[in-house]
Amino acid sequence: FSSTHTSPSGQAYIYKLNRCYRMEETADLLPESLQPANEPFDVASKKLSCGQITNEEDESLNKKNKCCSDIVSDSNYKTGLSCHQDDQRRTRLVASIVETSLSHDAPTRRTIDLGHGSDLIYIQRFLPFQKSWTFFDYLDKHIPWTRPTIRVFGRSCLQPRDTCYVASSGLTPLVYSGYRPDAYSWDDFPPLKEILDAICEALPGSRFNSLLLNRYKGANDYVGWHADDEKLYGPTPEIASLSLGCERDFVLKKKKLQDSSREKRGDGGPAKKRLKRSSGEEDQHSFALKHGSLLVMRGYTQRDWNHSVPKRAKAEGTRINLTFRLVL
Ligand SMILES: O=C(O)CCC(=O)C(=O)O
Ligand SMILES: [Fe+2]
Repeated sequence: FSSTHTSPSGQAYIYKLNRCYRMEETADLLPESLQPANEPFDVASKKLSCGQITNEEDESLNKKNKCCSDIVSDSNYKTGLSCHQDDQRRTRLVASIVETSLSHDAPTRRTIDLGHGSDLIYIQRFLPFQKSWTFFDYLDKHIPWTRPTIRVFGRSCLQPRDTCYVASSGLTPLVYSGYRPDAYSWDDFPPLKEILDAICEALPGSRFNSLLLNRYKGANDYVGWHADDEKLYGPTPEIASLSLGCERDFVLKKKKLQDSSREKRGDGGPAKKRLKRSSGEEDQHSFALKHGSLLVMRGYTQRDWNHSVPKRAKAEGTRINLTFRLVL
């Protein structure tokens, strides 16, 4: 069996290390059996029909992938590749995804203790693969994305990514980098409520009433070092961040003593004591945020750490990120 990963809008996707390509330009080159299906792609049933593959097959798939420029994917969605020769005109390489899921599609949850009351939860496959593409397509198309002018170090510049803000009514407005986005209503985008419900179910006791959406349209879009430590979120905000589409690195770096706002706030004992490190603790962490994954920042993460999504030359595809927050 073989199939492409097809989004509801009929576009196929291939993965290449950090990149995610749409296959719309080449879809017409695919043999009929590999043309994107009109029906939504049913990951579960395809998986049942393909079964496990052996290590040798896995290795041979990887070799084939290399011959056609290193196509790889999430470890849970092994890709295969077929090369077709168009002898009438010229040789063209056509990549097609063969879903040979090696393992279950169940989410995996990992907690990362950053020390001093800061921690992260990372849930891979929080949303099923195909469902995540359905949301991606909806958001890409229906969100009124804007690229505002912001102020950084006293200078005006275009924010290096698209954005949109959704919030419950009556909340303190969000202002960052001199920009105050208008808040859309949750009712304007029903799928966002569906995602919010799934997040609340995974995080019992957590509450969110606002959402900042980001769209990175390619390798040059990024978010610079910052912490979401605005007063309206309180001293220990919980931020749940859903990633869709192209995989990007998310880097956390511990704030330096003078960067840290902990002295300003004075909300947890003498700074010196709190800064003392225990052995084995690291100052930087990097996560490749997968399509459909959820990263939750908790405790004093915003007070003590900065984070960024740096430019990545190889991340050519679009990524959509949703950060759910609670305005107090
Ligand atoms: O895109 C991401 O993963 C992070 C976005 C972010 O840090 C923010 O919106 O504050
Ligand atoms: Fe952030």
